[in-house]
Amino acid sequence: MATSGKLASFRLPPLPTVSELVKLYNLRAEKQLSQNFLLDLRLTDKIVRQAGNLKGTHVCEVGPGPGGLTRSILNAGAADLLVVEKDSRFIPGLKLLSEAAPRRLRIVHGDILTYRMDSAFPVKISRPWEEDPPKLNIIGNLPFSVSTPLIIKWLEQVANRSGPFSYGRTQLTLTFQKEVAERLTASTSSRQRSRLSIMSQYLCTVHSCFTIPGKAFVPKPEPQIQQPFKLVEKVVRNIFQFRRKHFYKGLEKLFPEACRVELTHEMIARADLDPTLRPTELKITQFRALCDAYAHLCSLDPSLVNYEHREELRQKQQAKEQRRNMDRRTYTKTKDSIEA
Ligand SMILES: C[S@@+](CC[C@H](N)C(=O)[O-])C[C@H]1O[C@@H](n2cnc3c(N)ncnc32)[C@H](O)[C@@H]1O
Repeated sequence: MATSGKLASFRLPPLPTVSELVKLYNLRAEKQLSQNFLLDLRLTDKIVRQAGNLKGTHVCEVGPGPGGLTRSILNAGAADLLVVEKDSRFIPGLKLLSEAAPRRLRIVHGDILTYRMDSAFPVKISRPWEEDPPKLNIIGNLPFSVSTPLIIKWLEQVANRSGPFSYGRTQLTLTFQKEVAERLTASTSSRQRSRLSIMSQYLCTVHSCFTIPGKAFVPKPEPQIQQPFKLVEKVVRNIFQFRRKHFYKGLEKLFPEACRVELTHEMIARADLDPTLRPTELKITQFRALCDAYAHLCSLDPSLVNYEHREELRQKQQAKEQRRNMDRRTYTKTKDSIEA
């Protein structure tokens, strides 16, 4: 707590180690909440420094997890830190932190997508929009699964001056997946320029601070489909070849004619999907289920791996042309011999 301009001394409990986290939280099982943690305090200090001087300020941290950034924010001197965490397993660890920094850490066990931030901080910190920003920062190593919906929601709240922006021009210091960060900051000449670039830049001044290497995350961020790239590309390419039809139409083309109907049926059943969905309606998790089902079928019949419908069509066409040429040659020969 800030007392006469100085921070009362406090000692935070150490961050859990990787093996403690793996044991405590069964990390690998928690893909759904996108739990990629930052456990290097030098790195979390560096992220927090991007937010400027936090001494005596209010901060909201999104998804504190095991509390790496949380420690850095407290060490930077924030007077009032509100953390919003969805996963109950992190709450006891956060409570320990809160005891070590009395009256400086408030814990909300909830979902940042629905949490009302407009009543979370004292009204007296509000600043008129035209003036300097209020002493309120939002900081977070955002859960990948919510970063895009969350930023869209916040941009709308910037426009309406509601939620965290009811206090004024509240500053955001956030980590994003590299591709999302590139789109947020893309300028006119960039290939990443997209709707997100315009929507964010018409309302905010957006800066890219630095790139966090993948190896800094525990566990390392993994692709959402754990199959070889070639297999995923093949499944996705076949499904999207008829983008307006039911997805099973494209899926069928993964299999040779003789077993096409049977294996398409089996793949859809394994993936537990409604065959009348269109390719554009399928979620990543559904593509994952399809790729896993296809990998299983390939393990039972490895000849499927190299099967390509287009190649089959090409060969059929070639055979047809050869037959036609042969017929033509036979005909000329017969004709020649009659004439002779
Ligand atoms: C990528 S981890 C980052 C954890 C921590 N900040 C760090 O850097 O190590 C994302 C965290 O957000 C939490 N989370 C996921 N979805 C959330 C949501 N909708 N609301 C609040 N927290 C969420 C997860 O449980 C997890 O702790």
